[in-house]
Amino acid sequence: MFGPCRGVARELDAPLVVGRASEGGLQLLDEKVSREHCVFSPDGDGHSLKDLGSRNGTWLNGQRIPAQQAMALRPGDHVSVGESVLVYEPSFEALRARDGESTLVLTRTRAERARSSSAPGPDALARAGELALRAATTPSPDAAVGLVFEALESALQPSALVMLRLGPHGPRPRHTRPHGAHLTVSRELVDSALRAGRALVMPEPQARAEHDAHTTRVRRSDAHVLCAPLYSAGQPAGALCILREQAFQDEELSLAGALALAVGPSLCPPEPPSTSGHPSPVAESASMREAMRVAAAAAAVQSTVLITGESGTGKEEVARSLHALGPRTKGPFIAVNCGAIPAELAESELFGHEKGAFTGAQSLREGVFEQADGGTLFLDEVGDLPAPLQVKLLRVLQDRIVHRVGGRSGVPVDVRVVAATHRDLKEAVRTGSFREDLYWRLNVVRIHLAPLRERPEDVLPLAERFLAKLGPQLGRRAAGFTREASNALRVCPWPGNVRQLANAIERALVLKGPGDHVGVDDLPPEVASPERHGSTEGLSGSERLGGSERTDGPKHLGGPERPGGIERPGSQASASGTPSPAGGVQATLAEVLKAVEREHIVLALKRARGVKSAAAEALGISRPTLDRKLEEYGIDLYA
Ligand SMILES: Nc1ncnc2c1ncn2[C@@H]1O[C@H](COP(=O)(O)OP(=O)(O)OP(=O)(O)O)[C@@H](O)[C@H]1O
Repeated sequence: MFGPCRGVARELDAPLVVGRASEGGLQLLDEKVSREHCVFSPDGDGHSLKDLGSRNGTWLNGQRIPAQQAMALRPGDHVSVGESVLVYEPSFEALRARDGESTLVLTRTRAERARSSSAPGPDALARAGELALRAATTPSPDAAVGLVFEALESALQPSALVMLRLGPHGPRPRHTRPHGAHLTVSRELVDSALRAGRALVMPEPQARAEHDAHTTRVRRSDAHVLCAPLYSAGQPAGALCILREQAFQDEELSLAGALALAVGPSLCPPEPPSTSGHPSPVAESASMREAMRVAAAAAAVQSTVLITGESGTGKEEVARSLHALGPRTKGPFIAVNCGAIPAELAESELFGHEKGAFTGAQSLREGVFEQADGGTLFLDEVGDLPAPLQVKLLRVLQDRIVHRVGGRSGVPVDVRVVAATHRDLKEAVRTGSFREDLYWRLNVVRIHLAPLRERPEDVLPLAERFLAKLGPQLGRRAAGFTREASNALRVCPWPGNVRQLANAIERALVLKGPGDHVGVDDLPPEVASPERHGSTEGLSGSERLGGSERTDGPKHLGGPERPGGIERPGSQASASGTPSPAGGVQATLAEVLKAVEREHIVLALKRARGVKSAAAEALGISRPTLDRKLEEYGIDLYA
């Protein structure tokens, strides 16, 4: 349907009156529509349309139909009513394939859909009301969601529930029940419900993936989704989506709508604002939100924090945000990678040295503790610190006094220490490579970051964050991801965690074809088709399948087989994988080499902590060449 009610869905299992005052039918709030304008009715095997004496007429395929006369409808017919156009298409799938999701679905009710539920009994309603009241008054959003889900289960017997929260990049799932359930919910339905300010329903076929060693089979089932919008502080804030096999009754629609209205502010309290220029880390998953909750609490105090997690999970990102959220935000944030400093320089790097302390120490040098005075010191890979320095670090943490190499007296420092490691420090303590007393001194507040594969809810929001951040830096903007690309991002197990995802998006932007969106072919091969790179381990079925996959029968994950390597949209590769024309491949290869070179430069700069001459030396190129390359690749030294 096009017009003011785009995306609204109603089934034609009974006569459907369309009009300005037709609250029980399809209400079109449009001046050009009469109070009771026309009616769609089941008629034999199909449906008919009758104009009810409207002022501006009902138009079928461009012709005004006579009043009060039933006109048989055929698939594909267009009905114009005021500013709206309704497309009659009995096949839901055909409709989606043709018009996407911005269409009113007028389906003939199938036998199994006709089973509508019985209205909730008085006991169930009373229980739901009591739970909703508790949810509306509980201060904890997570507890409120639990109570709301219970209320909805008691009143509506759903097969799955999801709570969406509206973020800068649209609605995102926050909680699902059963945990990890994978639902297909039309974005258009959610947008329409938020626009209309009331609950709406839509038939929404669901897909479920079953995997064996080599193939993925997708099973489909018919279902209905009820979407009730959530508001907080008068603003759209999210939605509750309720999935059920049976159709919803009007009372159920009103009940869910009213409940959502009552609990919106408890479920969606305003997000804490970012207190500095550093944007808060993406945290859509429950585990990441918990990590950020602890970080925000720890930010207010001085206690040492230990952040653990695999490489690339965002330990430094969280440390920066901890610094930004606390009272030291105006002080420096100094990051040092203990594993990357040569052993002979480590002591001077951390604690500084006096002039003449050793050969080559021509002047006094402050160590990172002194540099971080009044701010935060991030000790990355603290598990790699050589044993003698562990003792010295322990002393500084205890006394807050730094002894420079060759110095006679100590220098007091006011530093909050955040340490991080990807190693199992407890195991290191057990094997004797890490001091137990230091372990306990660091492990005052502990934040563990789960690997990205265990928090799939974060993947797309992160990908969108990187797209928005890197696009302008690279001068290659993209409006978003195609559905296939989103699915590929969601199912990838990301062994290199968030860093690998950031690199994949950067590469995709560099290689992107002319379209508006990043496509699956723009992604690295190991992301676009992980099964061909042996990296689908560790994912649950629901995580592997994109929410909108609708294909029946056995199927290889990642779509049809395509030749390995990089293929851009528009570059023609034959079925045998022989690219044509060859020049296209060469051009692509050159781009890849450039992307790799860029990555090397960025890495060298990172290692040299932004010191250009050191980076140029490490890369074996001159300073002017490095400057030229920085400009050519649009690398921002301070980004
Ligand atoms: N939650 C997040 N939101 C936004 N960006 C993130 C998030 N997590 C990680 N990143 C980005 O991913 C990249 C890698 O993160 P980071 O350097 O913090 O990981 P790390 O765990 O400290 O890695 P390592 O152990 O290798 O030092 C960085 O560019 C960082 O900004």
